[in-house]
Amino acid sequence: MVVSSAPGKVYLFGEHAVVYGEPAVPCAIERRARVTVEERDDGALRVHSTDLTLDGFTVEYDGAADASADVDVPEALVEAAVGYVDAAAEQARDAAGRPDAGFDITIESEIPLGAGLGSSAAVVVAGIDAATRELGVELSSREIAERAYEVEYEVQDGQASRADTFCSAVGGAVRIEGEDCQPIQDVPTLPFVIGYDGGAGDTGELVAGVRRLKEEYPFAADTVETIGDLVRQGERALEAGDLEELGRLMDFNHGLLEALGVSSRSLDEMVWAARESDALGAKLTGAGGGGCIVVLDETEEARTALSYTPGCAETFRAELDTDGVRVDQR
Ligand SMILES: Nc1ncnc2c1ncn2[C@@H]1O[C@H](COP(=O)(O)OP(=O)(O)OP(=O)(O)O)[C@@H](O)[C@H]1O
Ligand SMILES: C[C@@](O)(CCO)CC(=O)[O-]
Ligand SMILES: [Mg+2]
Repeated sequence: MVVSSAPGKVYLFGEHAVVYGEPAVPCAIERRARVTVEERDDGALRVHSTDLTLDGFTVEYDGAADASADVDVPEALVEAAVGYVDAAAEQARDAAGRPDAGFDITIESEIPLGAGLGSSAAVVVAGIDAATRELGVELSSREIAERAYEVEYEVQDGQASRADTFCSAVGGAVRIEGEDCQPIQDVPTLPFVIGYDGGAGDTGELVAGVRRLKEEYPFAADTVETIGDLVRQGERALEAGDLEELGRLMDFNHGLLEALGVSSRSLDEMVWAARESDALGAKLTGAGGGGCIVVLDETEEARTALSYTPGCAETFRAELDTDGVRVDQR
């Protein structure tokens, strides 16, 4: 039996545009998905997943063909979960040259689902690590990142960047531009606050929406390029440790994402509550549509303001996690 864990992430800058080759800077946060894998002799796949929603319940299924939950869970959710875990198991079988290997997989995640904190990437990265180790193969974090990207690419219908999976695999703050994935050294302390509306967005659908907009309107394509320019400026601010400039650029980035149609009323309400509390900056994180915003604030004021915002279900601080994927137990 092997237990591996991998962190979720927030985007300082650059989600969506990164899918089209612009740079992005995601940062791993200390909220992890923990995946326990034990090989089975009969070749079957059984997945036991706790906290598929905030309330926490359990879904079990044997392989993709007859996926069914032991409680009343929306079928689409079970199918999506099967998709990610199935593909991760397949990557592990391929890496170990064991096409018939079966697994018992248990997922425990502290990362809300579909909320922009990279739950899918963390589950897939930790799952591939634990399953390959269980089969006696040790992959580098870069190899795990690449295989996890293949999974996201497949499940998101051929529209994914390497950002979430690389960030989750290596930890810390990273820079992604196309196939080029690099850790960023000497990152200043980033006082992240998360606002969570309790909802979720469908990453695949939101990415497809931006693609359509970009194809229809040249100025939407320009907006994507502008996000790239903003990220490059943001990298200079990060290097200089200029938190005020980082905050201003986060505000700007949110405006551009809003223009691309991936924000929502509750995300905007939380962003405005944070801005009015004099936070350094605030933006949605991840695919959008609902879920989380990330705020830069050294004081407690943004958290207080968010806790009084009707659209906000939960708010918490998020520390940068310098650890990527790791073995927790074997
Ligand atoms: N604890 C879990 N157990 C099983 N599957 C999970 C779990 N957490 C996430 N997943 C899978 O990941 C999917 C959510 O991924 P999605 O990419 O839509 O959102 P996200 O990764 O949380 O946010 P984003 O990609 O915007 O950062 C779920 O539908 C499910 O298939
Ligand atoms: C929206 C997106 O840029 C980030 C989702 O967390 C999609 C991706 O990079 O694959
Ligand atoms: Mg995801």
